[in-house]
Amino acid sequence: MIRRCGRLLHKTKVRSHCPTEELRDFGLPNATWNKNLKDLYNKFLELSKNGSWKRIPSHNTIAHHLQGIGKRMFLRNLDSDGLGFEYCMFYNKDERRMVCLFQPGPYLEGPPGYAHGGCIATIIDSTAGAGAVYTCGSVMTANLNITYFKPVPLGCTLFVDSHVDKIEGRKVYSSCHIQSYDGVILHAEASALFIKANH
Ligand SMILES: CCCCCCCCCCCCCCCC(=O)SCCNC(=O)CCNC(=O)[C@H](O)C(C)(C)COP(=O)(O)OP(=O)(O)OC[C@H]1O[C@@H](n2cnc3c(N)ncnc32)[C@H](O)[C@@H]1OP(=O)(O)O
Repeated sequence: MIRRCGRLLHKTKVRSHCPTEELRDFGLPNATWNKNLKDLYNKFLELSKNGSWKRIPSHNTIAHHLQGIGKRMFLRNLDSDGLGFEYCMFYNKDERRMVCLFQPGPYLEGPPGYAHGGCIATIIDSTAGAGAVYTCGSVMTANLNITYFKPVPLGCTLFVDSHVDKIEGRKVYSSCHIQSYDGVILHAEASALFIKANH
């Protein structure tokens, strides 16, 4: 255990939340990204050149996204790259689509060699939730339904594709599919209801 920023932390596992910590964008490639993840990332960077898609920066605290609030983010809480949620997101405003390129690391294991269903739910919630945020502003998840079709091998590259289908008052209905990077395997599909902040 080490003490950093006044908190006790496990030396290798937990990312500290420290206001003075250098602002890092975790949605950029690092050495742990496999070839398929890099290829997909480059494809979406190319699509972003005409402005239709936009890469979404990813920090390890909400405070880095929105000044002054928030602690440490669940998806960015490990010290080492590649062990947990390795991902980046791209948003298409016209299509109301948020996609996430996701590589589940070894600490997300559920069944031996495969990702835990809860981490699949997390990446769906985060992708569709971020899509709802970028489309409508602040939201909370009210409902999330997932059908798991095929187990997700750890270390593979996944294409998470979410879409805001309908907005009714404060209710934002979204759908989401998780496929293999090449679109051959449909691993899971989901529908979600987000509720816009009441202010
Ligand atoms: C520029 C920015 C950069 C930022 C860049 C960072 C990106 C960052 C990405 C973040 C991505 C987040 C993704 C994770 C998001 C979580 O993880 S959120 C955490 C998990 N969710 C929760 O904890 C929510 C707990 N529940 C609640 O707090 C409240 O129930 C809710 C959801 C806020 C709703 O409460 P409320 O505001 O009092 O709303 P209420 O009046 O009850 O209902 C409003 C309407 O919704 C309906 N409704 C409410 N709940 C339900 C339900 N479960 N089923 C069906 N209908 C419902 C009601 O019937 C009502 O309908 P109408 O009468 O209007 O027709």
